[in-house]
Amino acid sequence: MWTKTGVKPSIFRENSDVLRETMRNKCLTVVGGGQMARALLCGMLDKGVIAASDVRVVEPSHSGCDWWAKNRPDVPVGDNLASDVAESDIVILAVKPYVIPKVANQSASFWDGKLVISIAAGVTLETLCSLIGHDRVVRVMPNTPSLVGAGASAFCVAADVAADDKAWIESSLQSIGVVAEVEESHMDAVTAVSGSGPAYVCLIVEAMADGGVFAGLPRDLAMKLATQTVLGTAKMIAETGRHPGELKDSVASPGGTTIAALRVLEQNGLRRALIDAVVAAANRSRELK
Ligand SMILES: NC(=O)C1=CN([C@@H]2O[C@H](COP(=O)(O)OP(=O)(O)OC[C@H]3O[C@@H](n4cnc5c(N)ncnc54)[C@H](OP(=O)(O)O)[C@@H]3O)[C@@H](O)[C@H]2O)C=CC1
Ligand SMILES: O=C(O)[C@@H]1CCC=N1
Repeated sequence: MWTKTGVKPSIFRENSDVLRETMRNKCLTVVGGGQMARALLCGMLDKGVIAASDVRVVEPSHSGCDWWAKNRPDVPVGDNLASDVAESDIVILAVKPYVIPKVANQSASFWDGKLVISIAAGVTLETLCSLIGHDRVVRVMPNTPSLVGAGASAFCVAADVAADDKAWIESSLQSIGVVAEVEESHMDAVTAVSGSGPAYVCLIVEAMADGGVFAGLPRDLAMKLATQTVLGTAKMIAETGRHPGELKDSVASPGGTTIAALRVLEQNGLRRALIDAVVAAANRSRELK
């Protein structure tokens, strides 16, 4: 049933107030109210691009429901998949990859007329379309910084996704960060770089702060400095468009502190470890099919 659409990768685009118009009058159900659903939905609600009254979350666990009741009591949360889906225009599947077949494999007309979006790592459009029973299906790989409007998402679409559907996806993801449309063959690599990436960066911030503590700083100050350094450096790379290697060189004075540190990082294989980590994540994403 599924056919490849042959899309060309798009360039990253900035948020746009105009595109938010496409969000209006759509009812959205999010199936699975865990970490990524929270980041996506809370980011979109905080940005005001969708109203809590137009959203439902399907979440079976008590702890999951408690989180929503405590943090976003305005969002209706329940466990009746069928009735929430029936009332929706768009459904986001935000469950673990191995739960996708259980949720998606429903009776014949269950998904009729619904735009179905999966954020599950590794689960292909072909699998999704065959479970859903139609080809109006999108695969998105978001990331957790969506929670604070600084996400990085990529998506690919199956054959029957209309221009309006794509506009909705793009505008909603743009409201919480940057977005690119990609060929499906790139989704494993996307998952490895930006989907899993926040974990690598958190590890780096934590380790930099640990180093600061070892060197005598109070923990809170070390964490604040490490966090702002990562944030500021990422902003500088994004806003100046200068190559990170050039910006790295601009910090390293001859015979200075930075080059002493860079030598240790190279000796310990940081660069290689990060490359290997991304490759391992991409391989794991391929295995999840
Ligand atoms: N976390 C991340 O950074 C990212 C995750 N993703 C993808 O997002 C998806 C969700 O990941 P994540 O949010 O981390 O996972 P979580 O475990 O935090 O969230 C999944 C939620 O779905 C619930 N759930 C389980 N079964 C059902 C069901 N039948 N119907 C409805 N809800 C159900 C789970 O409840 P319970 O706990 O009781 O099982 C849980 O609350 C995954 O497929 C992952 O690949 C994509 C990008 C980034
Ligand atoms: O670890 C995972 O499988 C998910 C996908 C990307 C980020 N978290």
